[in-house]
Amino acid sequence: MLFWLWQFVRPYRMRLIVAIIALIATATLTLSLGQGVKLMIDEGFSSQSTVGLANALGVVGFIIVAMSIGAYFRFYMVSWLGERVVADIRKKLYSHLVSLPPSFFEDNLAGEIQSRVTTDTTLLQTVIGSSFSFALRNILTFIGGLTLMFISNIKLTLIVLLVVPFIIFPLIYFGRKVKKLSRDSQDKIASVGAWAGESLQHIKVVQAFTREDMVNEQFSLAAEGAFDVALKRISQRAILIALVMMLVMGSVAGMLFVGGSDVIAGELSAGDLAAFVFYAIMVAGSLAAVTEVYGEVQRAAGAAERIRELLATEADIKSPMTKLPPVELPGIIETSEIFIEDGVVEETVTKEEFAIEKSKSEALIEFNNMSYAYPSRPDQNALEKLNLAVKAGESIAVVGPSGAGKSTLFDLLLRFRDPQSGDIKISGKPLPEWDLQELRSQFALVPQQPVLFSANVWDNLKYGRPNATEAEVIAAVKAAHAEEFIEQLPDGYQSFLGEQGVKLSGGQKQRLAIARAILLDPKILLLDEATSALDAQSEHYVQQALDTLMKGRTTFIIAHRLATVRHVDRIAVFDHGRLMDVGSHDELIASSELYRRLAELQFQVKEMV
Ligand SMILES: Nc1ncnc2c1ncn2[C@@H]1O[C@H](COP(=O)(O)OP(=O)(O)OP(=O)(O)O)[C@@H](O)[C@H]1O
Repeated sequence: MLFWLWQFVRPYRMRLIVAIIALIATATLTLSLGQGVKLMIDEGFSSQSTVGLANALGVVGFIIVAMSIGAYFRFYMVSWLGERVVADIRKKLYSHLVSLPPSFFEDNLAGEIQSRVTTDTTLLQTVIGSSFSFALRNILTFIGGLTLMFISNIKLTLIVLLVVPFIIFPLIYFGRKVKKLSRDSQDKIASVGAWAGESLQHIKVVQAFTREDMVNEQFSLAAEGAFDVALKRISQRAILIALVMMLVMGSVAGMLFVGGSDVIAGELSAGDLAAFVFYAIMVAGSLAAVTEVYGEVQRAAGAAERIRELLATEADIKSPMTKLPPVELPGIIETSEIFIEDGVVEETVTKEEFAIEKSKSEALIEFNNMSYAYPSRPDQNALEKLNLAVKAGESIAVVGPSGAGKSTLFDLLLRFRDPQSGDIKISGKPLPEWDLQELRSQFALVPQQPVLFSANVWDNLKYGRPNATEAEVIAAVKAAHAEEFIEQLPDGYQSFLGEQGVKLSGGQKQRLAIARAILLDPKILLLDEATSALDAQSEHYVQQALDTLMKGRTTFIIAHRLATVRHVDRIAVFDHGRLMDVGSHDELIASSELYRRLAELQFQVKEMV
C-alpha cells in the first residue's frame, strides 16, 4: 500500500521532508524531557535547592516551547499532506470512472462506486493525515526511548524487553484479521449506501406501492450486517489493545520493583530511576499507540486495495493510440441571424446544403454484417448480422417489438459497446479508428427519458455546448417550442429544476432535451421517441420541435408509435435482433408482414394507409 501511495505523495516531497524534520525534532524534544525530570529530582528535590529546581524548570520550559513550535509544523504539514493527497486520489478516481464504458456501471452499483470515492478515500485521509504521523512519532519515541533506556540502565531495560516477543505475535496475528474484517466492513457499508441511494431515488414508486416497511426492513438488514462485521473488527482490536496494555504495564511494574530496590540499596539515584521510568512509560505508550494505529493502517490498506482495484479497471473501449486527422462529415451549414426588436427575439435562418448533394450516393453510416451479444448473454445476439447503409441527411425510423434491439443499436453507434463481429463505419472509417470524443461529438442523443441535471434551465440547456451565446440558446429554445413554459417558470431561465428535473412535466423535459440537441447542432441525431407518454398538446409541440431538429440531419429515430414514421425517409423493421425489412411506410405495408401487424396493433393502419 505504501508503495502505491507514494506515487501520490511524491509531488509533495518537500512538505513531507519538513513534516519529518518537525516530527523528529518533537520526538527528540519529548524524550529530552526525561533529562529535565532527572535534573529536577537530583538538582532540585534531592539537593533541597530552590535555585537548582528553578534552573531545571527553566530547561523544561524551554523544551516545552520548542516542542510546541515543532508540533505546530508537524500537525499542519502532515494534515495538509493528507488532505492534498486524498483530493488528488479522488480526482484521479473520478476522472477514471467517467472514462469507463456504461457496461461497467451495469455490473457495479452506482452507490457502491460512490462509496469508494467518498468513504474509502476518507479512510485513507485519516491514515495519511494523522495516523502515519502519529505512528512515525511513536516509532521514533520508541527507538529513542529504548536507546536512552539502554544507556541509562541495561539491567532494567532487559526486564522491560522481556515482554516484547509476547506483544509482536498478537500484533501480527490480530492485525491480519483486522485488515480482512475492515475490507468486509467497507464492502458492507458501500452496499448499505447503494441500497439507500436506489430506494430514495425511486421514492415515488416505493411509496406508491406502499413498500416503505419492506425497504425499511431490507435497509435495516443491510445496516445490521455492516454493524456485525464492524463489531467483529472492533472486538479483535479491543483484545489486541487490552493484551498489549496488560503486558506492557506488567513489565513496567516489574521494572519499578527491581529499580526501586536498587534506589533503596543506594545503587541508583532517585533522579536516574525517575528518568528511566519516564523513558519506559514513553516507550510503552508509544508501543501501545503503534498497535492502535496499526489496526487503522490495516483498515486503510483495505480501502486502498478497493481504490486500486477500481483504478486498475481498464476501459475496453478507447480512442486509437495514434490520432488520425479529423473527418468533416457532410451536414448542413446553418447560418442564423438573430436580432432583438422591441424585446422580441427574431431569427432568420438560412440553410445551405453542404456536401449532402455530393454524397447522396455515398453511405454516411454503414453496418456491415454486424452482430452484438451482451456479455451477460453471450449465446443470444441482441443484434444479428446487420447490414444497413444510411446516406447523409437521410432519416431512418427504427421500429420493432420490445426487445428487438433498437436501443442496442444506439449504444453501438455511440460506441458504448463494440460489436463482436462485423463493423460499423461512419464516413468510411470504422468506429474504433475514430477518436472517441470526436466520434461522439457528431451525435446528439435525445433519450426516451430526458436526462436533466440538478441545475437551472440555462445550465441544462448549455450542457452540450457551454460556450453557446445567449442568443443561440434563446434561438434553440424557440425552435424547440419551449420558450413559453420556460418564461412561466418562477425564475425563468434561472429556475432550479431539482434532481433529474423533477420540477418539470414529461413534455417540458422532452422539449428542453430537444432544445439542448438543437443547440449542439449535431450531424447525426439519435432520437428515442417518447411522444407516446405525452398528451395530445404536448405531443404536438414535441413533434414540431422534432421536425425542426431533424431537418437536414442524418437521423435515427426509435419510433414507438408508427405515427412518427410519416416524417421519415425510410423505416427499418427489427425483430429479435434481426433487420427484417427496410422501406417506406407504403412499401412495408405491402411487403412486410411484421410491419403490417405492428401497424394494425396500433390501430393506425386505416388512418395511415
Ligand atoms: N445491459 C444489458 N445486458 C444484457 N442484455 C440486455 C441489456 N440491455 C438489453 N438487453 C437485451 O438485449 C435485447 C435487445 O434490447 P434493446 O434494449 O435493444 O431492445 P429495444 O428494442 O430497445 O426494446 P424496447 O422497445 O422495449 O426499449 C433484449 O433481449 C434485452 O433483454
